[in-house]
Amino acid sequence: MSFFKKLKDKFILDPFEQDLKELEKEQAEDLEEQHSDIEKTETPEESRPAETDSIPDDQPVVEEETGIEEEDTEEEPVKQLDTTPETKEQLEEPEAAPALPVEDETPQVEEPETDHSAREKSIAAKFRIGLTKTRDSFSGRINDLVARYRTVDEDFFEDLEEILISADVGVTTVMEMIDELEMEVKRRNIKDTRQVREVISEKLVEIYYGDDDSEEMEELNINHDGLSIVLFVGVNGVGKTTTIGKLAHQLKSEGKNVMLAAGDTFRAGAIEQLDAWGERVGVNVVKHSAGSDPAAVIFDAIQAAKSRNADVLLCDTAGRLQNKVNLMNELAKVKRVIEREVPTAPHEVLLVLDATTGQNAMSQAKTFSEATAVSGIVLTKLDGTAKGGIVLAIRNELEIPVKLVGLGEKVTDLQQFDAHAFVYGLFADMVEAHDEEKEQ
Ligand SMILES: Nc1nc2c(ncn2[C@@H]2O[C@H](COP(=O)(O)OP(=O)(O)OP(=O)(O)O)[C@@H](O)[C@H]2O)c(=O)[nH]1
Repeated sequence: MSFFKKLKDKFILDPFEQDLKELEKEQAEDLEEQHSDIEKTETPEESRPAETDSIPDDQPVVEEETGIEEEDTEEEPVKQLDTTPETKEQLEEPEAAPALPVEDETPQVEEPETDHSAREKSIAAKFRIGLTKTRDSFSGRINDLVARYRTVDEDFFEDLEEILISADVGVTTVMEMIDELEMEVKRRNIKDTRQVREVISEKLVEIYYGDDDSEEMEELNINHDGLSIVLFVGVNGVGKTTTIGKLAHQLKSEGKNVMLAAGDTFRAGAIEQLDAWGERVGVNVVKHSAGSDPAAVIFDAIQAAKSRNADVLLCDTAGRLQNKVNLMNELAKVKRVIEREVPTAPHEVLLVLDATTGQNAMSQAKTFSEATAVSGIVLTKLDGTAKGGIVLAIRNELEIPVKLVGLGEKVTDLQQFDAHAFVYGLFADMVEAHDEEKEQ
């Protein structure tokens, strides 16, 4: 079976599914409207429950317990935690029962598969929409190239190389890709340039996964018993806070008890921004006053998360790249505190990068990887760039998996990365136009 056919079967909805999808979309929009109506009717006092210091009295004092060398003990940190159940949450979900999977006694074989397939298709649809800019530019240029060269030759590969480089795939990755393509085209005895498009899409997936055949690597390491701690790092403005908010929403809707830690105490407004997200998605935020020690915030957040049996704690941090030494010291200190409090943590250190910054994102990735062990990348604003090829450069040149991608500004626009769905997003028009009858 050809690769495009595989993608088509996996990701494209048949007309019946399409109707169902439309219906679901309408229902979701209705819900969103109701939600914004609720937001509009709330007064600030109503929407913001009284802040209380929920850290139990018997809890160790932060400064003593964090073992932090450079104390600023003069000022008592303002420890705030929203302990009152979220008013909005109660309004939206009066029964607020976590959506934990209920064991069904009757074994069901077909249904989970259908659910899984529908889920895959809806994820692919998001990639398709989110990658519109890249697809228009990338596959548009490939189509022009194919029209210009009817038969495969050296010049064809040279021009293809240029297209890949300008899509931010990265020079090293492009070289590797072109070598592989040339070999594959020879091996399959392909002469017609139209057939090369499919080989390109196949190779993009292969290059992404590399020798590591496990396509599970994009999954976040948070699905185990006990508290999972995820540390977010990255420079300001890349979409860190938005990503934390979106992920909190996603995890909460999966039935997880999520908390946030406002560890970016450096930038004015960062705490309020995270707090607003906490309120929006209905999760608690642990915060101190601006300028206080981030390690102390994270320490308090871990204690609060433990005492409330939280499943996941998402920790924001400041991203001062200007001074690498400070950045390293700060991150090292935060990590020390986490490791001491939960020896298996942090379960993920996610570096957030803005896809629209292209090669600059690559240099940020290098700097942060030197400062701390980054376990995965969150690539935001993929919808805002025509150069989505950066995904491959990051994976291939830095050997860090892209775990999540931001495909838009909506709370639901954060997706777990999937190289097949990504490639489908790049070649959707060709995949959809793929004709099995003509398949040889
Ligand atoms: N189009 C698009 N916009 C995004 C995406 N992710 C984040 N943004 C926008 O990017 C802008 C910056 O996001 P923030 O979350 O404030 O960035 P930040 O990294 O937290 O910034 P600091 O708080 O300064 O560290 C906001 O306007 C977000 O709505 C995405 O995937 N797509």
